[in-house]
Amino acid sequence: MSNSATVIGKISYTNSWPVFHNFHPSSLKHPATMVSEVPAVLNRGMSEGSIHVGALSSFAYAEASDRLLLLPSLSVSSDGPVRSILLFSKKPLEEIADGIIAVTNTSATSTNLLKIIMQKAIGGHPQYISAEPDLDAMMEVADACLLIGDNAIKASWQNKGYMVTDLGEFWKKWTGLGMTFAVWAVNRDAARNQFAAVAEIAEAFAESKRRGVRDLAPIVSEAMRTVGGTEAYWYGYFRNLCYDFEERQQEGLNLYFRYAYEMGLLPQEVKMELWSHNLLTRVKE
Ligand SMILES: C=C(O[C@@H]1C=C(C(=O)O)C=C[C@H]1O)C(=O)O
Repeated sequence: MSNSATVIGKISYTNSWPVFHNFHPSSLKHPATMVSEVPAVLNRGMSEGSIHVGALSSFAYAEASDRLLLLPSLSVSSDGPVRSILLFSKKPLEEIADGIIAVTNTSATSTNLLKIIMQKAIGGHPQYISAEPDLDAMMEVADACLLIGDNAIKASWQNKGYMVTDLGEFWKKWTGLGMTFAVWAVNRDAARNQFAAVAEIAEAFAESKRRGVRDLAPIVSEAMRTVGGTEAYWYGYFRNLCYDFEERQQEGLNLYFRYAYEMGLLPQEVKMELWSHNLLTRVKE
C-alpha cells in the first residue's frame, strides 16, 4: 500500500457543497489533500490520474470509465429544472438550430447534453465555440451561450432579456427522465493501492452528504456570503438538486451515455461499474 497522500477533487461551484461542506480531508486518518476546481480541470486530473478520487463531470467519467470506478450514492442530479445549467439565447432554439452557440469551457456534461438536445430533439447542427464563462462576451459572438454553475446562477439574476432554457427541464420533458451532471469516482489503481484511504474517503463523503442535506443552513449562509442571492433562493436551489445515485438517476444517465455514443461524442458504450468495500476483499485475496 502506498503512503503518499490521496488527492481529492472538489467542484468549486455551490452545487456540490451539500456533499463537501462537512468533508474535511485534514480529519481523515489517511493523508489526503483536496483541490477545488471547475469541472473541466477535475476531469483532466481524474483522467490523467493526478487526482485520485472525487467529483467530476459524468461525461468525463464515461470517457475514462476504463480507469475509474463510481463511488456509490453520490451525484449532482436533477429530476427536471436544475436552475444552474442554462442556455441564454436571442431567439427560440428552433431558430438557432444552425446558428452559433458559445459554450462554457468549464463543463463537459452540459456541453454534450446541449449537443444531444440540439441534434436529436431540435434537428439542428449549430456551430459550437468554447469560451470563458462570460455572458456579455459570449453573446457578442454567438446567438446563444451555455453557462453552468455559479456563472449560470449569477447570469439568471440579471435580466438581460434573453430567452433562458434550463437543460435539466428540457431533458425531463423530452425523455421523462432525470439527469446526472456530476458523479464521484475513484481511480482504479488508487482503489487497489490505497484501498484503506479510499474506503475512509468514501465513508466520509457519505457521512458529509447525510449531514449536509439534513442541515442546509450553514451552506445557505456561505452561498449568500460568497455568491449573493437570498436565503429563499438557496434553500430552493439546494432542495431541488438531488445528491443520490440510485436506479432512477442511473436510468437517466444511461440514456444520456447511449445518445452520446450514438452521436460519436463517446468512443465506446459505457458500462457503469461501482466501487464497493468488496473490492477490498477481492484485492486482498
Ligand atoms: C448542476 C451543475 O452540474 C455541474 C455540471 C458539470 C458539467 O456540465 O460538466 C459538472 C459538474 C456539475 O457540478 C451545475 O454546474 O450547475
